[in-house]
Amino acid sequence: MSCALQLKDLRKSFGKTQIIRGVNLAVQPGERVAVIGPNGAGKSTLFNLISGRFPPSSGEVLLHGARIDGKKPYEINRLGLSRSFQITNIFPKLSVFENLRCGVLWSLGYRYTFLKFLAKLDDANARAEELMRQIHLERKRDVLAMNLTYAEQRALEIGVTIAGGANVVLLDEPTAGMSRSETEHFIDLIREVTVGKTLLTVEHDMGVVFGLADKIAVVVYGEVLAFDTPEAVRANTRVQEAYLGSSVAESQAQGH
Ligand SMILES: Nc1ncnc2c1ncn2[C@@H]1O[C@H](COP(=O)(O)OP(=O)(O)OP(=O)(O)O)[C@@H](O)[C@H]1O
Repeated sequence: MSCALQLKDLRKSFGKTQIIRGVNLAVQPGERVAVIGPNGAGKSTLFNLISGRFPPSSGEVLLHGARIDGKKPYEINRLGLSRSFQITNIFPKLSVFENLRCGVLWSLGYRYTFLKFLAKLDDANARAEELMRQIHLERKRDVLAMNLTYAEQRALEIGVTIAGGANVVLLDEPTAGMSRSETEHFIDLIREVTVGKTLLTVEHDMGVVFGLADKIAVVVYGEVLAFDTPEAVRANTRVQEAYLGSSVAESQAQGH
């Protein structure tokens, strides 16, 4: 069976600076992977390369064994890889239900004529209702997105991200800005809505990382320093040194 997602010697330079420096990663179907690393290590850039926002300078990205590097984000999305952003990507003046239905309809694509599109509306409505239950927002069905709490908005964003039925989902700091109790609740939600899917998440909160991930990829200076189970990563001395190094550097920069 092919990997859900595979990166082969992936590299990216901005100008003369190499930011991603030969990343290899093989993610199995159904695995939940947290990508961690110090600020500026290249985690978001890696997500941008996978989701097609930037083309790699060299190397390959394979989705279920087929090359996707060089494709446009919407093409990659239609092939089953969906990404949510740190920046909320929901429509503030549409209701919860309308946002979800937009996500579903958009994923149906432009290959349908208008009449076929209309015929699909019933399916889209049913799918939007189902998504709403999954993200536990049925009681907020007709509330405008802008009037939801922050945590509810992030739940809606995940609903929109998975609306098209993607089986590989990339979440960029899904719990950023949440309280501890909201975060715990949210980990359960992410777990529920990604059952059977492959998940990659960039995360700074170690509680989330260890609560959610089957495997952790540690990215330092554009390279994968370790890719292993949470227990093995926690015990890895190279990882401990890299983090210790960066925290010492940070405290020196702050003059401590
Ligand atoms: N479009 C770009 N042009 C030039 N440099 C960029 C670009 N995008 C990112 N970089 C640089 O690449 C490096 C890695 O950035 P990236 O955002 O991928 O790191 P990160 O690990 O996600 O950091 P953080 O945890 O702070 O979000 C940084 O030095 C950043 O300034």
